[in-house]
Amino acid sequence: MGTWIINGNVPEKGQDRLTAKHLYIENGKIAAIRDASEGEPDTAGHETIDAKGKLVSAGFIDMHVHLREPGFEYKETIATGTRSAARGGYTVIACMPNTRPVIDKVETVNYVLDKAETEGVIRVLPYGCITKNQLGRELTDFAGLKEAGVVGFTDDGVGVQSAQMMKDAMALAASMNMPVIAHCEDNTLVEGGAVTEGEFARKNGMKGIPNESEAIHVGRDILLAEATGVHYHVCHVSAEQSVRLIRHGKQHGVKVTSEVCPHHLLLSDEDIPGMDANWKMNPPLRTPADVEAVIAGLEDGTIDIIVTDHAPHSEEEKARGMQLAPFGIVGFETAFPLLYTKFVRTGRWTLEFLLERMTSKPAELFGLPWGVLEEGREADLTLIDLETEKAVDPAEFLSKGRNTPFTGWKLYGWPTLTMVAGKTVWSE
Ligand SMILES: NC(=O)N[C@@H](CC(=O)O)C(=O)O
Ligand SMILES: [Zn+2]
Ligand SMILES: [Zn+2]
Repeated sequence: MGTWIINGNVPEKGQDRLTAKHLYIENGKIAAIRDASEGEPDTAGHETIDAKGKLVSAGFIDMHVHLREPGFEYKETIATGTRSAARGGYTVIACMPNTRPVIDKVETVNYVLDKAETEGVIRVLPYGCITKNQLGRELTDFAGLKEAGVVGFTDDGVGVQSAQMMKDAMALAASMNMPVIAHCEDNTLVEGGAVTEGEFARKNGMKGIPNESEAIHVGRDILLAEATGVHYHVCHVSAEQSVRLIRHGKQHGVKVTSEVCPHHLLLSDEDIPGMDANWKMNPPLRTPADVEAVIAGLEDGTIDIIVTDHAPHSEEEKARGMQLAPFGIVGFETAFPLLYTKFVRTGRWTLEFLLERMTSKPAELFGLPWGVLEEGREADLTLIDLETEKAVDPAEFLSKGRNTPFTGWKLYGWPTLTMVAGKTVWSE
């Protein structure tokens, strides 16, 4: 017995249109894709899912997320985080190692992989730390961590302050064909800032976080990536200068790739309504000119993929106010509806452009076997209602985190069912 997903709308490669198709799924794989114009399939004896009027896409892949386990289970767990991701249409997520303990040892990688297997509902790929305890002093056991199954090395949450440490990390990672993923932030330029240097900080008499704190690391690391030959991936690009430096690096043949988050594509510091920490994340919301620059960077290929940087925090933590609350906002359950509504429905991007940056491009960048809807592939997919408008309501989130600046936004493009390896892991 298999599963038929009938009459769903499937994107046609290279064409900005959807075609009604039937998908047959067997043994966790897409066994057949047929044009609906050829008629109804014989579904007798099979499970049938009616996808009429829904988009059928490869499951989304998010290469930058925080699941908080081990150590911060009050913010999120692998159980709740993967369910939240599934509700957002994600089937593969790569989790950051800034847990407690941090993921800098084989046993912690094993812990996360075991939990994901037993309590998670989608695929979880852990990253390992670059430095022990993320302190920037000593490299972790890259070979051991790779063997245990990490997909790359990163100290996300903090920047690697020492150029020599970063160069050593890159040389070692390059020798084992592994990527280095960088949270770019020079601590000497940040010092106590909660928001960007810009209108909001000026108006409120606050110290701002300058763009250079990010871009200085981007520039430094591109030179180090050139010297070492590593695949260097820049996290959550937010500043115009960073986009410029990555573009330059790519033009010069450096193996640099990068990602951007929905909030940096959609919000600037001038949208912050007041001292509400649901608008506080790292990097901070930048100026309108930076927003235009990251959009242009994504559009010209300087920025390769879209990630959420899903960063749940508790209500109590976010209630501490703009200055004291931790950085970060949740992202899984709003990412696609936000981008679909604000960039595709408005006619600025094609649906294919958006889907590629959330599916096949991340897969390609990190050498993953998912992210494409075709016969023979594992049946990781999501069904999406493109036509029903609904407001963002954090009370509905499956994440423990409710920390979003998008409450009340009226959006289209809500996932209705998510499947991993042929098994429905979430449905409306
Ligand atoms: N992005 C954030 O604002 N916060 C992240 C850390 C990070 O991604 O740097 C977190 O772990 O909360
Ligand atoms: Zn980060
Ligand atoms: Zn992060």
